Amino acid sequence: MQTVEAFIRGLPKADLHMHIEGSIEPQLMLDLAHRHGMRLRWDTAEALRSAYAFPNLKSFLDLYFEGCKVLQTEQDFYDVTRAYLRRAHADGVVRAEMFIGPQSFTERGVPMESLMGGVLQAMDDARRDQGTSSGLMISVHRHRTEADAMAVLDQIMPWAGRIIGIGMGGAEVGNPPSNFAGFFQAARDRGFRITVHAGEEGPASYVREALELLRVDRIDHGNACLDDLDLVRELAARRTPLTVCPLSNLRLQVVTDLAQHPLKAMMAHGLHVTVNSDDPPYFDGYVTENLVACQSALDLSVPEIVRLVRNGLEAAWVTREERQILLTRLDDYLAGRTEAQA
Ligand SMILES: Nc1ncnc2[nH]cnc12
Ligand SMILES: [Zn+2]
Repeated sequence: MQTVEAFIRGLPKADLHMHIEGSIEPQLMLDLAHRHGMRLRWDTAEALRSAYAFPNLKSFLDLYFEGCKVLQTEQDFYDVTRAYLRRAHADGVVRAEMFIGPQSFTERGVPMESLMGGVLQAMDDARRDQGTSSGLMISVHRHRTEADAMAVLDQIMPWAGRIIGIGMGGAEVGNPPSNFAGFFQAARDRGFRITVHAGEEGPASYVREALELLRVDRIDHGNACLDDLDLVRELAARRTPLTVCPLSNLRLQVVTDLAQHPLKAMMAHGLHVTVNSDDPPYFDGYVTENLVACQSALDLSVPEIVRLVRNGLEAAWVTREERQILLTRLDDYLAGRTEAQA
């Protein structure tokens, strides 16, 4: 008899919301620091991991931005991206959509060429060596200015053909999406899809602004939308995907207990909910661990788990043909399981 965890790990899944700079495993963080002759505040992977206790988003972001300092060269960006894609493949991820926020690096003089070169090479190698499909999203920081974001948009244009979308993260409260209306209009004018972190710590009105003012294609997190039932109906009618990250929400105290997580309520409202990892080592879980933890805390049924995984594949920013291939892989996996049980 297969365990729920093995069943979930084997499901062909998407991870549509993760941050490359948030995926540095502690040992890699130490190795990269050593590569550059830097001394971290922690000497061992265990000591570093034990620092991953956060009262809120701000305290996490402080450590996350500190961790960004070890990423300096093209090789570093290659190594962290390749390591995540290897780990995700072992986790059953067949499609990964990854954010990187260039401002953390370019402000310290890291050339955009190093960042893009390393990340794109790792994506190409993961496709060739393990068949993982991946897409790159450029994320801007909402706690910086709209003019700073505009500069990023100009800097990335040489790689526009390799970028599937533009996002926004960082400290949410006090930095509403409306501050970036001009930026996202410019991104859409240049042909990019857009997705914005909203309703993680911020209110439902931020989700509404993202939807109505920025006209996003997806919402990252979106938890707070449940406070506005008109908005929920609008999101459901438009089938706007929400890339929910349950273990992130738990570790950042957005929810105090996974049993209180709104995931199931979101599904009951007909929202297009997907489950994703966000910053896996910091929150102690890749996509499989997120689904396993939700299954047990929220008593999710097998059809509910399959629905979440199917939602993720459907919400991926791929061609119609590739989406069909991904969904067929899921159907084949499920058919194989049924046969094995018969
Ligand atoms: N959970 C999160 N919220 C906002 N910005 C982020 N950047 C990385 N993870 C994030
Ligand atoms: Zn995120």
